[in-house]
Amino acid sequence: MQNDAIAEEQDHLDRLHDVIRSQSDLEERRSELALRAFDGDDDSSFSERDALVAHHRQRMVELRSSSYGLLFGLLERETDERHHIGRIGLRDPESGDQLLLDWRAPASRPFYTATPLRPEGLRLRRRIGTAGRRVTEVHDEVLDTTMLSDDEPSGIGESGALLAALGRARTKHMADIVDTIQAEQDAIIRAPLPGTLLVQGGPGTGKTAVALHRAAYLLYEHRERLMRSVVLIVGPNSTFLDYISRVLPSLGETAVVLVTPATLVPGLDAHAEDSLEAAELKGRLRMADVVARAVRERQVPLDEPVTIRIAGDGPLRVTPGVLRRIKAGIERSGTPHNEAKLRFDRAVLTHLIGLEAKRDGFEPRTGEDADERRQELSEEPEVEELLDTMWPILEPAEIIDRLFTDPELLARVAPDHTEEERRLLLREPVVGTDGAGETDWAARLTPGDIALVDEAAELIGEDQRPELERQRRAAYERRHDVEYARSVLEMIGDISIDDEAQDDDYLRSAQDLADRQTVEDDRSPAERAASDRTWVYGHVIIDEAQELTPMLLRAVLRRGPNRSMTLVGDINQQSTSATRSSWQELLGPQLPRWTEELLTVNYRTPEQIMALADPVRLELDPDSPAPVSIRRGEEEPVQLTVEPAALAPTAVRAAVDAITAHAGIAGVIAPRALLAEIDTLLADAGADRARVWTGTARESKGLEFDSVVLVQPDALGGTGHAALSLRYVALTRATQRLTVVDSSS
Ligand SMILES: Nc1ncnc2c1ncn2[C@@H]1O[C@H](COP(=O)(O)OP(=O)(O)OP(=O)(O)O)[C@@H](O)[C@H]1O
Repeated sequence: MQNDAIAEEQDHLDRLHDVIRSQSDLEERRSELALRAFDGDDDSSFSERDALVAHHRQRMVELRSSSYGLLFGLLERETDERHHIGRIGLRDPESGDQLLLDWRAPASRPFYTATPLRPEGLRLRRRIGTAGRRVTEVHDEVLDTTMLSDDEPSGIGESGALLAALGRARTKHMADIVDTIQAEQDAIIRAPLPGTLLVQGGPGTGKTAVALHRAAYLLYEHRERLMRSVVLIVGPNSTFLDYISRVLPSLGETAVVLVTPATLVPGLDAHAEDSLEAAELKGRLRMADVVARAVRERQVPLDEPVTIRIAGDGPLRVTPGVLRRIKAGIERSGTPHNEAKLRFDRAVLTHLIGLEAKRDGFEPRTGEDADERRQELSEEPEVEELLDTMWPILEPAEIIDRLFTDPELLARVAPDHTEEERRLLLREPVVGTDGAGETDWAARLTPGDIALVDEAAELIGEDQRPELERQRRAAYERRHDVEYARSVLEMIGDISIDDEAQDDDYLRSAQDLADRQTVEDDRSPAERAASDRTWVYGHVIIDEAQELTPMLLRAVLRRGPNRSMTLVGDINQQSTSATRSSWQELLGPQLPRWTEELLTVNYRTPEQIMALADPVRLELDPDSPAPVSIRRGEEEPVQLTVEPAALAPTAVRAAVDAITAHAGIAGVIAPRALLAEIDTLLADAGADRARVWTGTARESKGLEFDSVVLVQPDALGGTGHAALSLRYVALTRATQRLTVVDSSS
């Protein structure tokens, strides 16, 4: 019976793979054809062509990336219909029959949510296990209980498939869970797009998994909109992003941008570290006023008369009154500083033309004549230098660096901070004391600075000149390309240029040819979003949301002004030094409304390990619900007490033993001070570093390992609530076994 079912599903899987192969080849041919067969003659045809090519390529990638674990379920409905469920939707190219339903399609939903009590029109649910292209097992779950004989249990298979997935050895990358999504998770994944959804859940309850599958679901359900506007995912650090990086591509989704607090502003990647106290102070909302004052200080006061002398001509004198009037006009219009640069320059140049005319006794130039003169004047080095002195383009990151390296500036713009707070905010080296170059600011930036850089950038605006220059150059290159194409066409004698009509044709052909050679902005929406600080995303997902500082939340909210967002986190795993004990306290001041969902089952950590972590949870918040472990582990946690000098050697031995005796990966979580010694000892022991991760408790956030070796749980960093929370995080990273190594002192 089981064998018949396996053979039946194997036939279906073979058929699916045949269809995938022929369909993906077809999509590849279609995208090539779309590229070649284009015969339009205007810009809109080009963008249509690009959209078509992108569509075929996307489908090809989706098809090719879905072949692993393609098929995993079958629904048999009371209506006798049978539907196979898998990673993507597939139809028979000839008959049009639905061969496979996408797991995200509404009709697939009962696969995740039906129960014998609420069968949702299902008679039977089959879970299909595969290894590569081979069907290895099937589990049938009868939902119409009248079909069961007395000794036949219902519900076989479901927990089996889930437990098998949970018991599997881990790799360095998170895997998707499409085949075993649980009902409480499914409800969150398929929640509507608009509005803000907050998911609170204890350790291992699948918050990250759910957030990523929600991204995939939303990209499926609202494809048109979100492929264009892109989904933003904010994670706590780059190790975490690397850990989750395979999930969405494995689901065929690419219209996402992943950032951390350190990389939120395009072009920056903050590597320096703040003390916990400095990070906390930088995260407070009142820093917005400090940044605004720092920006204002940099907008140079224009109170000196300026004299410009252009080679060979008499001097031109610009009075402070004129400059003040220009500045006031710009301020009235509300244009941010950097964006107003072009306007300021133009106004000063126009004034100079007027002064020239007066000096030389001519009528002031107008129209194109004036444009030409403005261009000439702006190219004069003295004029250029003066314009840049009077209205410099400001660099937001440099302003923030200066704020924390110049004590006098900080005192001026942060008068409401105490002296102690200012001392905590200042970093070494202080400007002028060690001769550090001002351009070293990039190396001194911390993740906590980045939200402030974003704040400054928002006030200063973007420098429009590079984009104008790009457009100017593109126009120039295009003119050049048309000329070149014209000469090519003439050479090959394609077109004669005897009369005007033919000349038109000729020019159009040349333009076509040139257009085919010119690479326009052919970046995907995700690539464009990733390089544009002001991009408005269609949906924003924040993982480890409990770590948001108010300033970071403010910066992220700018990227999702429509508030279509999913925040997932655990308030008990908050390790900032400012303990905001509730979501209301953390989000309330900036987010008026959200819907909250709770995840209650811990899929990662076995019961015995959770029992060890539970006293820490109670200490953090006795009212928080304890996540229920879905399974008991095979091994009890081990606790070792050793002399301080033996901490690192003992931990290394435990890690090496774990990877020798068991499959999967081990994580050594230790105080920072011990990590160098642990890494050296691991190297001495010849440990396979691809299978042993080492890091601090903070760095282990969001990660998991088959075996965890936790060193000195009381000294993992932070004080008070933050220290407790880090211990809670570290204790809950293991999927199978935990060894705690502590010192006797
Ligand atoms: N329905 C499921 N089927 C299979 N595996 C699951 C399921 N839900 C969660 N898991 C697995 O459980 C583990 C924990 O999930 P995840 O990392 O998403 O939890 P989390 O709530 O983000 O944890 P933490 O807050 O502790 O970092 C992962 O290995 C994930 O793949």
